[in-house]
Amino acid sequence: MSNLSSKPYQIGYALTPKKEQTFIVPSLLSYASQNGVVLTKIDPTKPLIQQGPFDCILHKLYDSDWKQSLQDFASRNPNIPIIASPESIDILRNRISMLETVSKLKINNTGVPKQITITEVTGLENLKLNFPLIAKPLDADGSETSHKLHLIFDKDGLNNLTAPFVLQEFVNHGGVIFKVYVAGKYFRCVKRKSLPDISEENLVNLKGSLPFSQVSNLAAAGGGEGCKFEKTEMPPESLVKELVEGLKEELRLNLFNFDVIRDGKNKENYLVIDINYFPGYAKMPDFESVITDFLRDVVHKDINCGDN
Ligand SMILES: Nc1ncnc2c1ncn2[C@@H]1O[C@H](COP(=O)(O)OP(=O)(O)OP(=O)(O)O)[C@@H](O)[C@H]1O
Ligand SMILES: O=P(O)(O)O[C@H]1[C@H](OP(=O)(O)O)[C@@H](OP(=O)(O)O)[C@@H](O)[C@@H](O)[C@@H]1OP(=O)(O)O
Ligand SMILES: [Mg+2]
Ligand SMILES: [Mg+2]
Repeated sequence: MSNLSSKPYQIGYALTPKKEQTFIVPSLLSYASQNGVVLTKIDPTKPLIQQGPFDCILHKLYDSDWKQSLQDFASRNPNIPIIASPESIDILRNRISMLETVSKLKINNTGVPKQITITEVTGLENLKLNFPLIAKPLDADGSETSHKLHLIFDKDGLNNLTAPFVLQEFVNHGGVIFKVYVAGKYFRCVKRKSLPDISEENLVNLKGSLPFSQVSNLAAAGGGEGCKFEKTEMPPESLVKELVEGLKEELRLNLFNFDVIRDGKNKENYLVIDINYFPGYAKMPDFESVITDFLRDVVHKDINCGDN
């Protein structure tokens, strides 16, 4: 349904240059404007209350000046939805609080890998975790370093890591990861290439650590591996739906994705390993209509955006 007969909805967006480049693309701008939604850039260095008027704010910025500007705007405009509240986003900026939300849900056949926080690099002798491990920076703040992870094969591999970080057990999962994109009422699960399994025989030959980043942005490999990728079954729709509904409510977020792997040792079990606020939607099929419908739902108050 279009609102072309009435005034278009004005959506103000405040994003990093990288996010703007990948998300505010011509195909989105034209689809949205044809359907009564206009996306306008906010200047985050100027007070938000002096810009607009807006029917909705969409943002992925974290600095304190911006948060203050948002708060001033929200107190003067309590009925204008803000996607999303900084409090909700902050839960996903720490890799421990991020996955605690999944544990709280207590959904059958779902969980998270065993993990602990390391704040100091001394005294790492008696870890109650099994190798191989993955070290992930504690802050998932979108910086390049926040995506720099290490596979750790043995005790020596724990040297030279920068605290604070999270040590998480590496779980064999057949080299395929499922990414579930959520945008309000909509969700979609897609397959991506992941790290390959590490067998116990191979682990004996692997020493120290191995840095890596953004594996799942690689295309699926061709040949034998590609074939296995194609044949990998998707997780049960009912399980994905339960996770989506549970996480939306627990996080009070509408715009996020999460990564799920199928435990190679217990194939009934699916583990959530990562949740991202406002991820790379442009990689999703039909992203222009999904995002436009979502923004219209937000302005219509057909979906709830936290306190606003
Ligand atoms: N516990 C684990 N067991 C097995 N593989 C894992 C585990 N944790 C992460 N991985 C692999 O490492 C990749 C990156 O991990 P993760 O998703 O936590 O990092 P990220 O930098 O937050 O990624 P994103 O780009 O999705 O934000 C995953 O896509 C998966 O391939
Ligand atoms: O575009 P952005 O800068 O927001 O990058 C996001 C990236 O999207 P991109 O792949 O289009 O870059 C996302 O990839 P998918 O999960 O969707 O594959 C994911 O890695 C987010 O964690 C990133 O957000 P960040 O954690 O860095 O803030
Ligand atoms: Mg991830
Ligand atoms: Mg992430």
